[in-house]
Amino acid sequence: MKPNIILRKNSKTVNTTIQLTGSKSECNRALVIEALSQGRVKVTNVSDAADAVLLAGILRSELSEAGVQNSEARTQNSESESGPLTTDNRQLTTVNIGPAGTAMRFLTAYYAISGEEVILTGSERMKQRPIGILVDALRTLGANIDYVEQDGYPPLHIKGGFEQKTDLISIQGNISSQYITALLLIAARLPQGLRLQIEGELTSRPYVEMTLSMLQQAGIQHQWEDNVISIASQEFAETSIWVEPDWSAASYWYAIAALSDEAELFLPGLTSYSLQGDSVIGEIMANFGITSQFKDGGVYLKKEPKPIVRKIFDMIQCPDLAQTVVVVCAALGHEATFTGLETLKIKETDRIAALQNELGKMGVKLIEKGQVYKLDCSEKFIPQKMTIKTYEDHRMAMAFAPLALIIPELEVEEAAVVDKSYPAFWTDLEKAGFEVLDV
Ligand SMILES: O=C(O)C1=C[C@@H](OP(=O)(O)O)[C@@H](O)[C@H](O)C1
Ligand SMILES: C=C(OP(=O)(O)O)C(=O)O
Repeated sequence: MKPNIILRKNSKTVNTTIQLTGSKSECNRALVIEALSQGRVKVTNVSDAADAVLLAGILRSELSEAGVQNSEARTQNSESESGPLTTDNRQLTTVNIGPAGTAMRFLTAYYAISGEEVILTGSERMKQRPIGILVDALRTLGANIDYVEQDGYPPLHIKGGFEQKTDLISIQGNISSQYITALLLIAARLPQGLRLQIEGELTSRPYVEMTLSMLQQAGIQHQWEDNVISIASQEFAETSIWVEPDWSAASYWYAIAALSDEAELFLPGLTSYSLQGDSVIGEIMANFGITSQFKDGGVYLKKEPKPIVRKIFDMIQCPDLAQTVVVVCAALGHEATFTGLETLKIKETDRIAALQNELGKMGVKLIEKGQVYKLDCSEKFIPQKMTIKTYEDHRMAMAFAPLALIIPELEVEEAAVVDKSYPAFWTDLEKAGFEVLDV
């Protein structure tokens, strides 16, 4: 991991154009669709997000024999390596997806039907991120999957030999929408298609809608009636999918605008009719005086003086924006209430605990009251210097970075975490007039 960095920003004015990389979420889907369509669907504007680059390496090597040898994430277990082997000592391919949760879930479904036998593993944190709901669903469909270490968690031993046993499965909707997307992505390739019945509340719903829209772009039709999504067995169309710039990454620029005195930013390529639910950041940040004007093929952000009135923010549809919005509220001393934060505990880190620890360094508390979280800024202070721990979570680094506009010296630990979704983040900050110093 790269060293820490120190951020400083002398003036509270920001005026620049930032070209954001492609959406990690859209790109991950597009790559799986490309692989499942055996190249009939092509992906353009592949994201620079490390998670997407890793997934592209794995899946595109599936498409090209020569590429298999080149992919860093795919390794053959040799006798000298300590990875798990089959009982009859056959060599197994190990696919290591590092910290990429979405990719882990999508590849589980992909390999479950691919006929290949693989060990699918990830970072130490990945081994604590639950996957049992998806594995149960895939087993019900007819997949052969074993747990290598702990039941319900990666690594997985996916054994091939898929034979579809049913087309109807039920799945719990409130833990992660990624399980649902993973199943929808493979549905058209199942001999009997899929009827997926979502039980209970559906978290992160816009991500499921994004999946269905992208499948539709790739020629795959679906029906969504009540809580059942149906996709018949069908062929992908010959087409291409363009990955939009990343709205979750844009959220950090909205936060920067919100904490500035004067801000005029242009983010090319972003549209108001995006497939990404995180485009709701424009609406959220309007509460903090940030206007979004869509023209010239992008969005212009502008800061206008405005009293903040909204007190409750529900993040259930856009969990990746939670840290951005919580930190902005804390910085502005706006004692908002947050709902829909339940899933944050199983992401790259326990994001609730991470927020509580780091906000505590400026006297702000995020108090849990059942399903509701309340910011208490009564003891808030602005330190001369603050050091942010990032907990191997890109969004901790990026959500706290805007605080450099109000804290004279902000140190961010393990700054390279941002690579996961937005590798150019620090150089983009420099472009916007932040001093970014390696420590
Ligand atoms: O499908 C996706 O691309 C994602 C879904 C969300 O996860 P959950 O559905 O687990 O909330 C989100 O947090 C993640 O960053 C990306
Ligand atoms: C939760 C995230 O990613 P993933 O689940 O893909 O690791 C994220 O990018 O905030």
